[in-house]
Amino acid sequence: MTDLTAQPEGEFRAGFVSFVGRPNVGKSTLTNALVGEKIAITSPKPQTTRRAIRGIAHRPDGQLIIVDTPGIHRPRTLLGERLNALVESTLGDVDVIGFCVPATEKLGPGDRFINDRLEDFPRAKKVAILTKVDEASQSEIIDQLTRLGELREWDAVVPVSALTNEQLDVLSDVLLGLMPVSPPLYDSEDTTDEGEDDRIAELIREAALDGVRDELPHSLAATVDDRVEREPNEDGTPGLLEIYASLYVERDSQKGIVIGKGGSRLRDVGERARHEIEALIGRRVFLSMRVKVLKEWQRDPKALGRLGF
Ligand SMILES: Nc1nc2c(ncn2[C@@H]2O[C@H](COP(=O)(O)OP(=O)(O)OP(=O)(O)O)[C@@H](O)[C@H]2O)c(=O)[nH]1
Repeated sequence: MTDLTAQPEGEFRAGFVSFVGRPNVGKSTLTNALVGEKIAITSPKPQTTRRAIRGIAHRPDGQLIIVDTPGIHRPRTLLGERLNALVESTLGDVDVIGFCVPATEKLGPGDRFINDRLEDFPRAKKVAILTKVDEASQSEIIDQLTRLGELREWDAVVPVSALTNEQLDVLSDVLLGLMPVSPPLYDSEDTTDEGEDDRIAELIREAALDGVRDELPHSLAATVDDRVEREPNEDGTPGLLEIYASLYVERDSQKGIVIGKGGSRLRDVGERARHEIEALIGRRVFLSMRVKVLKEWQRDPKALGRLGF
């Protein structure tokens, strides 16, 4: 007998997408907006994303697994080289590459450099994403779409704003449509497969980045070194979670800047990071941070290993 209430079976799709583009074009913000939870750190400082973070957008008809890369750029340090190697291995593996260009700036040599590199990844479908359309006029958007169309035959071109949520549903429809038919690759509760300590370390680094200038942003790294559970409260609710973290800089002079006069800046950073961490893990936290100098860690293979690169 046929069950007349059964829906026709839709095809479930699942696969990997990576957003590439110049620093600061809005890749992390877009990842967060699609996933709907704060996963990748965002910051107005260029090149602050260092890890291939996966955010997973779950929909009834599929899963988009977003691999956030540090961005393609010309390497200047060992860290730079490793980041580029990471980008290569990531992009060699994804189903779709989303090339992000802001609607507010003309296409430049940086965009063309990245667009040319996309040739190295023939397996991936390629989608052009025009970001930050909330800041651009209609004619700027149209001009930019025309120029993007001249770069190559895209599988799709989608204008979006991650800030005002414009066209994000269209983008996820388009991306999902380009994914292979596949069973779910992750549990529906998962929004990322990054360890919680890594996410906490990123929140600390993000708080420490706020307001620092020049080369210091690239010299900052954070690790979570230890967690200690305090006794439960008398009413049976969980006690504070103690988190012991380190903030690394490359020079003594930077240590002074990070700590601030009489420790004032570090206290501020700790306060802000603690709020974010509490929001992430849903419980009260005691955060202890120490600032350490790890000389030239961006060029030192051993130090890079210790920091998890
Ligand atoms: N107006 C507007 N601003 C945006 C939008 N998306 C991102 N931004 C801003 O652009 C800046 C950079 O955004 P990110 O998401 O950190 O950019 P990114 O490409 O990940 O940067 P890197 O990590 O340096 O590669 C931040 O200040 C964001 O708030 C958007 O849709 N509209």
